[in-house]
Amino acid sequence: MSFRIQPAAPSRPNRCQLFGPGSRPAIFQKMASSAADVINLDIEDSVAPDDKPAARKNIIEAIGDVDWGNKTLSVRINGLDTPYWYRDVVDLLEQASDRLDQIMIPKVGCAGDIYAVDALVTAIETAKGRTRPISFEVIIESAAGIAHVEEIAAASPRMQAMSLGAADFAASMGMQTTGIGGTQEDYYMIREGVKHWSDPWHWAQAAIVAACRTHGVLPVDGPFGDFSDDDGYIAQAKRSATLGMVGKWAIHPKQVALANEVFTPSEQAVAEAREILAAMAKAKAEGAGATVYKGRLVDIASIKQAEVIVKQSELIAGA
Ligand SMILES: CC(=O)SCCNC(=O)CCNC(=O)[C@H](O)C(C)(C)COP(=O)(O)OP(=O)(O)OC[C@H]1O[C@@H](n2cnc3c(N)ncnc32)[C@H](O)[C@@H]1OP(=O)(O)O
Ligand SMILES: O=CC(=O)O
Ligand SMILES: [Mg+2]
Repeated sequence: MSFRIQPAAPSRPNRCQLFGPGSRPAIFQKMASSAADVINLDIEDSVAPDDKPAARKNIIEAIGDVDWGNKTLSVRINGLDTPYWYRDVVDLLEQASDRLDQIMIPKVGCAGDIYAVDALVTAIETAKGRTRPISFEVIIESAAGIAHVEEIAAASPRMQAMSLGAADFAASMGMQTTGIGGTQEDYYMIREGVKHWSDPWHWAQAAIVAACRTHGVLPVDGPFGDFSDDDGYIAQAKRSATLGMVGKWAIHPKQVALANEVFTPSEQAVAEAREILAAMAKAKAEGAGATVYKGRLVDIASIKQAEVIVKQSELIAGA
């Protein structure tokens, strides 16, 4: 480890973030009753421009009126390139109850975007005497966002989570697709006449995970648009989990169970991790730094790997 110790990410479950448009208050109670760890009420791209004032009002009322249980409650505000975002922040911070946990800032392009929202939020919190500080999550969904991903992760102590937004990201990058996440038909290699599909989201996800882990932020995979394709969603989520992401969005309630399943370490994985910890404790007692577990090397790094799985499982069990 470098002299600078890697900070821990917030210790709360974030396996699934369920989204719903603020212009559709009839689904708020259903969202609250879901098994998602995080709720994202949206004033941004799922809400038509003319509906934004009403959506904002619906959300402010629902933050206080609906029982959100122990879920993390987040509102996605509009981007800093729009005329809506300051009103989103002002009305939410001035009028919503203290039950609001987090603001999601979309389409961030640099640390200055976070600085601007932080300054406004801080001023309103102070003026209104709000006792629970609002945390931030952001979406990396532009060329500028991925180019500046590390400074964005480090931009504010309010930062808790960062998601990859595949739809806007694809548009900003000029990618030839209208799909939101998942396998892209034309992203393949060919060998002896057989196609092998690769993952066009992989590099951006890995950059997000590295930036997040460097600065103690939760890395999250964003939307998977084809909600009729459970297998595709699971495959994408498994790749994200393997890369170090802690959860994925659900843009339809049927995706919540899929995310929770993938991002909850299986009993078998936890049992194996505990066996590795026991094998290493035995090795240490015998004065060894490495040993053999099921025919493979385990050493001191294996303790840290096993602890990732055990801690994630304990976090979820204790939530
Ligand atoms: C690229 C991005 O930015 S993604 C993030 C922004 N996008 C969003 O927030 C979109 C969120 N999702 C939705 O708005 C909707 O799920 C849609 C439009 C995709 C589909 O809506 P519907 O056509 O109503 O879906 P469907 O008929 O399958 O709904 C089944 C049930 O789930 C409910 N439901 C639908 N969406 C949601 C939701 N997001 N949360 C909770 N419940 C929901 C419906 O009310 C319905 O309930 P019922 O059985 O009691 O009648
Ligand atoms: O906001 C999400 C996206 O994919 O775009
Ligand atoms: Mg987007």
